This record gives sequence, C-alpha cells and structure tokens, in this order.
Amino acid sequence: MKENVVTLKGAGKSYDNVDALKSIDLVLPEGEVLGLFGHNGAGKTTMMKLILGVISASEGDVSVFGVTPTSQEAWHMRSQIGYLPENVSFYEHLTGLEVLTYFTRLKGYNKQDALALLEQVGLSHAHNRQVKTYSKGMRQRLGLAQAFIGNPKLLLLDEPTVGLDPIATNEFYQTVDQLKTHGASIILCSHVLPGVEQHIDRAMILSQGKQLAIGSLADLRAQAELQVSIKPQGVNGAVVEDSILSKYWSEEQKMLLVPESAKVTVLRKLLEHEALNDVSISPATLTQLYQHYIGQEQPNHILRESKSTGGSNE
Ligand SMILES: Nc1ncnc2c1ncn2[C@@H]1O[C@H](COP(=O)(O)OP(=O)(O)OP(=O)(O)O)[C@@H](O)[C@H]1O
Repeated sequence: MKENVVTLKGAGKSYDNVDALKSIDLVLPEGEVLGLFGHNGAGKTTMMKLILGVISASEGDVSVFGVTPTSQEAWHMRSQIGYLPENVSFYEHLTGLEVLTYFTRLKGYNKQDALALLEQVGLSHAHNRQVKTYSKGMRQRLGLAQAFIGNPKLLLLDEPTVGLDPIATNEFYQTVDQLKTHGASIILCSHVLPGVEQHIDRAMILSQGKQLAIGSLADLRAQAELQVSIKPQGVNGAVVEDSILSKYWSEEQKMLLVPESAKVTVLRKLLEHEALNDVSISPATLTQLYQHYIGQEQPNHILRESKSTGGSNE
C-alpha cells in the first residue's frame, strides 16, 4: 500500500497582519505529483515552508514522512527532501561544480554525484565556469541539480521552469515523470499553466491563503461543470436537426459545447449518425479551470491579471 508522504490537517500560518495560509487539508501519497497554483501572495511558498519545517504552523497539523517537520526527530527525513526555492541564488564566485559538490557533501554524497547531476541537467560543459557567468536558465538548471541530490522521495519545486527555454522545460518535465515513476512525491508550484497538466496527478488552487479547490483535473472539470468542446466532422446539418444535439450546437464556433455531465450522452447520440467520419473532443484546460475557480473568489480586476498569468496558448 502507498504511504502518505505529506499530511496537512487544517494547517495554517498567520503573521501579525496576515493569514498567509488558512485551514489547508492535503494528503500526498508516495508517487503523486501535485500542482500548486495561485496568484502572487496566495500562500504557495508558505505551504512549502511548512512542509520543510522552516516555519511552524499557527493552526492545525503538518506531518511529513510521519513526523512533525519542526520536531527534533525530523532530522533524519530532511535528507529525503529536495527543495528548489523560487529565485534560487548561489555563491557567484564558485564554479557550478564547486557549488554542487558543496551541496552534495552536505547531504552525504560526493563530487562524482555532483558531476552526474550536472550531466543530468545539461550543465557538464559549464561545470568549471563561475556561477556569475551563468545565464538565468543555467542557474535554474543548477538549482534543479541541487534539488535532485540523493534521489529525494519528496521534491518541493517553486517555479521550476522559470528561465528555462522550451527544450529545457520539456526535459525538466521528463525528469519529473521519471522521478514519479521511481516513487517520488512532488509538489510543483507554477505560474505557467500551459504544459503542466499532463505531468500532474492533482491540482490545488489557492487564493489569499484559502484552498479553493483540490482534485484531479477530471474531478475539477466535473465539479466546475465547464463545457467540453466536441467537434464532429460530416454531420453538421444533421446536428441542427437532432433534438438533443441541437441544444448544444454553437453556430458561431461550429462545434458542440457540452457540460461534462452530458458528454457521454452527446457522444452516443453522435455515433448514431452514419455520416460521422471524425470527432475531436477538448475538455476544459487547466488555465480555464484556474480562471473558473479564481473568478468565483476574486473581483474582476484580479481575474484580468490571472488571464495574463495563465496564458492562452494551451
Ligand atoms: N515572514 C512573513 N511576514 C509577514 N507576512 C508574510 C511573511 N511571509 C509571507 N507573508 C505573507 O503571506 C502571504 C503569502 O505569501 P507566500 O510567499 O506564501 O505567497 P506565494 O503564493 O508563494 O506568492 P508568490 O507567487 O509571489 O511567490 C503574502 O501576503 C505574504 O506577504
């Protein structure tokens, strides 16, 4: 049976004037990838810090590998956690290899391990150069190499693809898939939603410290009742005449816009038409789901910001 790696029960964190995080409930089993999404200041980094044990919860319980991460007995589980902070920075005058060797030794590994990691993230060619000569993307790769030390069983990655070009982003997600296959649990924060959805098992959406939604994308789609776009080929005239299909037909978009709950009924109905020669089905994207949940919570001016955050090229 799969172990639970992280459990949050009604967990929250308050500072003097702000509730950074409120009543969060989460169970993250081994081998699961959770996407954590929210605007600036939503509480994503605070949640990672609670799990790391860098700060203690003001309310509720946090358990990581079965222990409270701020407790004395948590020391042995820290080597099993990899963390990539947002805007990672390193000792500028050391070379990439020196930086990574330092971190590998801290975790009980050696220079050979550092070299292997540098190769994994595509930095072998630059390992003898000072970090101050690295581009933003190279620094981010070095940060990822640091997070991957010792094949951690839990990875907390804050904006891991910032500064990476499309090829490096793709390689990063391949690594995420591999780590997951080997049983690692991963929490991934990202402002860039397109491209993330096929690599996560569940998404949590936060706003102003509150958990607005958590679930698989299928669960969130069903809950949000966003429309699925269904584009049939060869039957357009017949669709308008069909008493069920015509209810969902958009003349403007030349497709059926169907609530999740009616999807199967509509598909069955379409298959009754012999002239049907193809059909494409597009469920709501992660960006659309995000906008739906945030839109329920936020005033319109903040929603407009979220549209620019999520992008539209999914
Ligand atoms: N040490 C602190 N003292 C006071 N307020 C804090 C502290 N740390 C975080 N906060 C506040 O808590 C809220 C959540 O911050 P957090 O850094 O977790 O957000 P975030 O979702 O990670 O944002 P971003 O996407 O910008 O990184 C913000 O309002 C922030 O100002």
